[in-house]
Amino acid sequence: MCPHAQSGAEAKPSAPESIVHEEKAQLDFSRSMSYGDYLQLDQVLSAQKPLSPAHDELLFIVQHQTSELWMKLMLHELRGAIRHIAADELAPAFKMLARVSKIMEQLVHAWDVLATMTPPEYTAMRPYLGASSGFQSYQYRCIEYSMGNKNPAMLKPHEHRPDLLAQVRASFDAPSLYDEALRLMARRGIAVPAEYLERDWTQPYVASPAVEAAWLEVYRNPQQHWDLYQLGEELTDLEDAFRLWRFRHVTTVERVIGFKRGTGGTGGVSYLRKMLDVVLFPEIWTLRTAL
Ligand code: HEM
Ligand SMILES: N[C@@H](CC(=O)c1ccccc1NC=O)C(=O)O
Repeated sequence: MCPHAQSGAEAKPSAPESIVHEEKAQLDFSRSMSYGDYLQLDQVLSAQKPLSPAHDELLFIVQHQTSELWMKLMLHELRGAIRHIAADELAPAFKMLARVSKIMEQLVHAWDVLATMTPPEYTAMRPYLGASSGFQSYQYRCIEYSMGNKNPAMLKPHEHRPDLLAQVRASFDAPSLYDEALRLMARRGIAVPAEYLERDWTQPYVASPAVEAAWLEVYRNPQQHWDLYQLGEELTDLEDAFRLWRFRHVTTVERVIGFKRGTGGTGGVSYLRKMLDVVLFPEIWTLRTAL
């Protein structure tokens, strides 16, 4: 007997259609906003336009479009976190940074779906990609710049789109998340060299023993600097997740195209392996040896 069956007048199970009526679900959307209206699903779901006859191209498009949507949210949270740190509002900044790390973890797991595509399946659609490549993702470049990986050469692919270039340049010109973290430490009375507090933010970050000493002060006395200690660990979570994303990218690329050159013009796997050496928040890692 069905465990949900009831006795007496209520014993008869409702038919699926009557459940909808009993629950009083709204069914007429001729005069009110529906789910699809609110989410602009006509636009979102008509933006998948495969160029090849290959079955797997839809996977490739959906994988990239969803990644770009998550990157949009990541940038929103990252910029919010940077603003809050600059305003000494650490509680909301922590909330946003934790979300950025979780999104990055989500993107790490997303590689599992793309990795179901075999080399012959990808080869069938690859010629249709032309010279397009993730290398030209402007949101990805904004994320890298906001996290402090400042390479001016990465502005160039956006020169044909002044509207996008302006967005990427704004992230390039502004202090990064890590720059703002160091400025916060200085405001809290921790010794950070003056050249880290006001500088040309477009220059790549250069690691320094003095900045490591500043973080060591925090990590050796967590009770006195609890929120800076928490900030240090949130930065660690974020870089950890970012490293995993880069690693899954290069591994997926190797299993799908081997050592072919990239459509974006780089050596492919050789280029992506070099990117594994990027360290965003160097002293956060080096300080651990001294503890
Ligand atoms: C089969 C799938 C994929 C292949 C074969 C692939 C291949 C490559 C290659 C070879 C590069 C180096 C640039 C070039 O010369 O083209 C690259 C860069 C890049 N790809 Fe992918 N990729 C794949 C999936 C993805 C996905 C799902 C994303 C997520 C949005 C992505 C984002 C990027 C980004 C952001 C870069 C620039 C990385 C940097 O400059 O550090 N790729 N990809
Ligand atoms: N660089 C890839 C092409 C590629 O992956 C791609 C092409 C167009 C849109 C997104 C892409 N994904 C990430 O680089 C390749 O060499 O096959």
